[in-house]
Amino acid sequence: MTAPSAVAPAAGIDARFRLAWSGFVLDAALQLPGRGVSALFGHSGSGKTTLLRCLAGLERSTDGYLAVRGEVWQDDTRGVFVPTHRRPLGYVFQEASLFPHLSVRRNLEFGLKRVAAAERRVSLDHAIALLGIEPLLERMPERLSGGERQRVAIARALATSPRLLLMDEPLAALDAQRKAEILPYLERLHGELDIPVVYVSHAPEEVARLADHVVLLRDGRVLAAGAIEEVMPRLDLPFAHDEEAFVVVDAQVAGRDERFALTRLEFGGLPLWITGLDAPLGAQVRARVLARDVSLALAERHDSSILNVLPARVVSLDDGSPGRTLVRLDVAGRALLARITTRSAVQMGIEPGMELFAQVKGVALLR
Ligand SMILES: Nc1ncnc2c1ncn2[C@@H]1O[C@H](COP(=O)(O)OP(=O)(O)OP(=O)(O)O)[C@@H](O)[C@H]1O
Repeated sequence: MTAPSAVAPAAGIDARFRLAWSGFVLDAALQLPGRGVSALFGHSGSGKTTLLRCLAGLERSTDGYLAVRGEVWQDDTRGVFVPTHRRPLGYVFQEASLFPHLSVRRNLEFGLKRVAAAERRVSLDHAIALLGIEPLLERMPERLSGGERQRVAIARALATSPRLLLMDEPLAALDAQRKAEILPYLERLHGELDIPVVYVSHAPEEVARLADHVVLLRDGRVLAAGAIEEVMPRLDLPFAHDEEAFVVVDAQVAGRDERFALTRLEFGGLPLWITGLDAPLGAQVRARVLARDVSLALAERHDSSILNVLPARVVSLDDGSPGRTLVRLDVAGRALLARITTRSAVQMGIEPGMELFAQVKGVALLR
């Protein structure tokens, strides 16, 4: 099942910020897990960067509070405000800001100076290895590609042994190929480091791949927050009605069909076939299923080209946009979304509680 969305404050990040500018008010309370990646997600202007800057102490909110794994960095009721340069945090921006006159190695070492030896929990070597930048150490920043520069910036942030890593759209300035190159490194951080990451993004595919926890912002307020498996299928939230609406399914690699180059994942005892043979047997993986790739059938059919036909129960449905109906399904205890035409929903008599079959046309393996 999904991870609990309520987080004990001492173990996680507990924050509350209020800030009023002309035309924009941020009023947000957050409880984030102390591990893994929390994505701040929302439209342009919803306040993602402002919230991240409040976490860094770069914006001074009124009546603010911030505790990171039990350490209080801000508590305006007690006059506590740890300035940014005294907070053990790493901040990665959209564009890497490396010192142009220093080599990659010197850039990395520069960041280390302000970290006392006793505070070093991530060694420079470990950060270099995690981001795969050994071959770049003697280069000057001007001779790095955008993706390489960003990997150096992330390694530099990590090498300061932060207790919190803040990332503001770190892939936004990169083209699709560079993004694809860097994503595996971000996933490694996730698996290998015990540092909470707050990651701003408005790209659904990044959120699907990296996030464990999602905070959906709208107009400076938290519209919803929780484990990604819980938030994404919620029909009352705008995202479920987006063209790219998806759910993630955590599954295990359970078998292969070498002849047809297929891999069998298993979740809740059900098989889910994906094309390709890349994932090692036994691995825990995350798959993404788009709402538009799921159709419904009243009987289990084997006369179509669709490989994945799963028994499902209708949980709820919603007419999000004219002519379209979004159906939330329970499939072996996991949520799936199906987007079908309203005409089909009416003709099939779809209603909550109904048992039927979900035909899953496409499954993407994310990690
Ligand atoms: N220093 C400032 N003074 C006044 N208003 C500001 C300031 N910085 C940002 N804003 C406004 O606050 C709102 C939230 O901005 P913010 O950059 O946090 O949004 P965002 O969700 O990160 O957007 P994007 O995805 O476009 O980066 C916007 O309306 C912006 O114009």
